[in-house]
Amino acid sequence: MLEAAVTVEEEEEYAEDCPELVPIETKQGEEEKLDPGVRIPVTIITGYLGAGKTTLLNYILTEQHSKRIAVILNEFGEGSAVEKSLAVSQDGELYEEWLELGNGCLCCSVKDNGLRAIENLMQKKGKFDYILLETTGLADPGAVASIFWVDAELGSDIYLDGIITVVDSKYGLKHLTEDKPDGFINEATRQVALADIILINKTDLVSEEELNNLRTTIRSINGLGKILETQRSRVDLSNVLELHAFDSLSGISLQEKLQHVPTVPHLDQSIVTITFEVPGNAKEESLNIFIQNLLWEKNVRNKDGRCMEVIRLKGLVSIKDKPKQMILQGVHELYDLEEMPVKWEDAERTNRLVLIGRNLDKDILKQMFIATVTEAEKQETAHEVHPPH
Ligand SMILES: Nc1nc2c(ncn2[C@@H]2O[C@H](COP(=O)(O)OP(=O)(O)OP(=O)(O)O)[C@@H](O)[C@H]2O)c(=O)[nH]1
Ligand SMILES: [Zn+2]
Repeated sequence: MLEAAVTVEEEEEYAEDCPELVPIETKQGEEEKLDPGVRIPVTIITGYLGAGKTTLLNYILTEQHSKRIAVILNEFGEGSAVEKSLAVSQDGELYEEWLELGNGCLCCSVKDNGLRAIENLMQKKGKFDYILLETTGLADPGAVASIFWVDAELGSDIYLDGIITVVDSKYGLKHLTEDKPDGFINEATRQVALADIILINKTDLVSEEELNNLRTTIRSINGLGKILETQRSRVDLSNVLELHAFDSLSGISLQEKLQHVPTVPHLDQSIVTITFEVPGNAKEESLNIFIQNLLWEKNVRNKDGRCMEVIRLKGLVSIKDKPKQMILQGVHELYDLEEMPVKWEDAERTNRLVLIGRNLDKDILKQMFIATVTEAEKQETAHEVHPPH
């Protein structure tokens, strides 16, 4: 059953059944790492103009009374704006804070400023429990996400929880299929490609057939995200908040998910999801080079000589000499390799990658991975016969 191509509906059902988290047996001393502690989640809400982002934001604020939620309505990382507003919701009241972000120091990036502004505000106002950030409709949420995706080691109070993309049922398909001049990726497609959760909103405005077309198109772009259908952005909050989509806490459900990325026809989309599996161990250094060539150098080409462009990447990899499973995450130009609290059984050591992006050629990527990243079987045998002194 697992090998069969899964239809979108079946996959949806499966995703619904699939628990987000299952208890993990931990040894002593590992508890701390599993517990995100006091770090505050940031959920990014993106989507094309008028899709229903603010409606979702307001819905969350009215539904969720137990949390102190900060709302960032404007976008960090855009231009050289000196002031940004930060709205804070408490007891159903929404009030707005203006933040001075510019400090005239060129060496401080917007990234540091955005984070520091929030941290300063928390110092003044006391901690929030949650941060919701609505991007502008034309934003590249990848850039925004990379501001908030910070290494735990850097000691930030904040972590990136997930990206929600709201899609308008009526105009979504038009936006997603719009061609951009000079090979630019259209914003709507990029937003869908990045999403952990895709809300197909305003379903009251379309027929079942239109909805099916839109769903199929979205699935062909992003094979990994969870698709939900809504009216007035009303959604069960457990489906959109505290997802841990960017850290190892999502590891267990990720493993399940990666095994069941549905095979859907690629339609005419320039952005697609591809997935491949290569058994064995990866060499960490070679894996880094492989990822960096894709995300940073952007020098990997497809059969037509076009550069592959990765927008989002997830994987579960087996690194040589590491007993535990590693989770690989990438967004925009950032990536991270993090240890999971799960050990490999030797027989099952394998690497499973899912890449969402443009001009991706599965065969080329898989061959490259086999040739450069995985440890050659022969070498291993040779080492066993003649161990180095
Ligand atoms: N018919 C219908 N209208 C909706 C639905 N959800 C939201 N709307 C309306 O769509 C319009 C746009 O909604 P917003 O939530 O402001 O959309 P947005 O994505 O925040 O828009 P921008 O910030 O301008 O990009 C508003 O008039 C909403 O009332 C829905 O499910 N059905
Ligand atoms: Zn809005």
